[in-house]
Amino acid sequence: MATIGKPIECKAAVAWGPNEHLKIETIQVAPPEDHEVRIKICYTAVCHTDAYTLSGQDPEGLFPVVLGHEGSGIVESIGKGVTDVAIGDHVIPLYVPQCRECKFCKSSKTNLCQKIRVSQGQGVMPNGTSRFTCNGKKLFHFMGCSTFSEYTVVADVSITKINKEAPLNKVCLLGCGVPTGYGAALNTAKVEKGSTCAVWGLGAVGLAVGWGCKAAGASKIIGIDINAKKFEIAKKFGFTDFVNPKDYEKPIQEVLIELTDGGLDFTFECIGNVATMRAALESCHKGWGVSTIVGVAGAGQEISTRPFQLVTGRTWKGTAFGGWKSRDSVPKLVDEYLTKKLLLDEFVSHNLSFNEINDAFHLMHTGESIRSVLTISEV
Ligand SMILES: NC(=O)C1=CN([C@@H]2O[C@H](COP(=O)(O)OP(=O)(O)OC[C@H]3O[C@@H](n4cnc5c(N)ncnc54)[C@H](OP(=O)(O)O)[C@@H]3O)[C@@H](O)[C@H]2O)C=CC1
Ligand SMILES: N[C@@H](CCC(=O)N[C@@H](CSC=O)C(=O)NCC(=O)O)C(=O)O
Ligand SMILES: [Zn+2]
Ligand SMILES: [Zn+2]
Repeated sequence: MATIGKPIECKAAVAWGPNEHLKIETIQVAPPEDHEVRIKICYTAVCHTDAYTLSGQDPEGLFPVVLGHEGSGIVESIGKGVTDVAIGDHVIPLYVPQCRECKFCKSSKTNLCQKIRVSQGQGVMPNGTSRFTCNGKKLFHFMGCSTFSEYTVVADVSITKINKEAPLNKVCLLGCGVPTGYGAALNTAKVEKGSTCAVWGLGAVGLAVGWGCKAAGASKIIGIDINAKKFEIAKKFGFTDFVNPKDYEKPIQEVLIELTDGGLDFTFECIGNVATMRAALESCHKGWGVSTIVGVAGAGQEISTRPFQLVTGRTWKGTAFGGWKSRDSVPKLVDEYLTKKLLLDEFVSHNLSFNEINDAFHLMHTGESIRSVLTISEV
């Protein structure tokens, strides 16, 4: 291919500073170095975490940056030492890598590979440099993925090959929100058959938690949101009951404890708000209730509760990417989608062009979208 070993000039949506609209720019994407892969991005969705970092609330947020971490594409070229993917493979970039060598990868207790975590947080490739420039200025990478670009470069531990039969405009969602919610229920909380569950925040992540609770055989799945428009949509994902905190004058934990004979077996916070994290913990049943934090809170925010809540048997947990060991699990989740065990189409509320990327952020902030999928390049 004519581009192998050469820089590629292409379009990317650049975040020049916090709270600024993204600007579609012509950028240069350098060829992949050792153990790196250059990908033609075909589709990307927008996750709330992209908006969180753009808002300036992410302690690791760096600018100028190419955001985006829920994408799918095709391998354009590979650097030396890459063995697991080849040119032409259909792939999903992974913001939680899996090197299979570090202490974390070797442990069955976590999915949080640490091999490249430091450089990833610094917005650069594992060797400390960026592959992106715009008008001679270096751009930072984001979450090891940077999918808001026609071409991106990722580490070989941050990518997985998937079944070519899978539609790339749907399986891009397996880069973040859906596996996170689904795995929060199945892997992190380990929801039990017949149990009662409640989920705060009915965006893509919260809806995927609902689907995971249903898959685990929960008997009651309560959706909690201040946007009642989400309730009708949520029925498709297994939710059985709905509560809008705006309809009550007392704390929501009191309402839920009354409604559920003492509290829930499992609760999930999928908003990123420390007040709702506390409410989710305190809505758990005494003696055994487990609350899982999924939402990402802004810089400087801290959670609190009376220690008595834990002394009396409630457990507070958290999850990143739903606990999935990424390279092992994402191809299997693609297969679950192809065999109709896992929903994906139902999460896509809007299909937009790359030029409409700022509209995707607007639709998220106004509560109109679940997931907007942007077409970046034709397959
Ligand atoms: N731990 C992890 O690995 C991951 C974490 N995340 C985090 O998960 C969270 C959810 O992401 P995503 O689903 O994309 O976000 P969305 O913005 O799509 O969904 C959030 C939902 O919560 C609702 N909401 C907002 N405030 C409240 C409130 N006080 N009480 C009840 N509901 C409320 C919103 O309502 P409205 O419609 O009005 O906005 C919206 O429906 C984010 O914090 C994100 O950063 C995401 C992916 C992975
Ligand atoms: N950079 C933030 C933390 C952001 C964060 O918690 N990210 C989640 C994924 S959110 C996806 O949409 C995560 O997996 N974190 C694990 C990790 O290692 O980053 C901060 O500095 O607080
Ligand atoms: Zn995300
Ligand atoms: Zn590792």
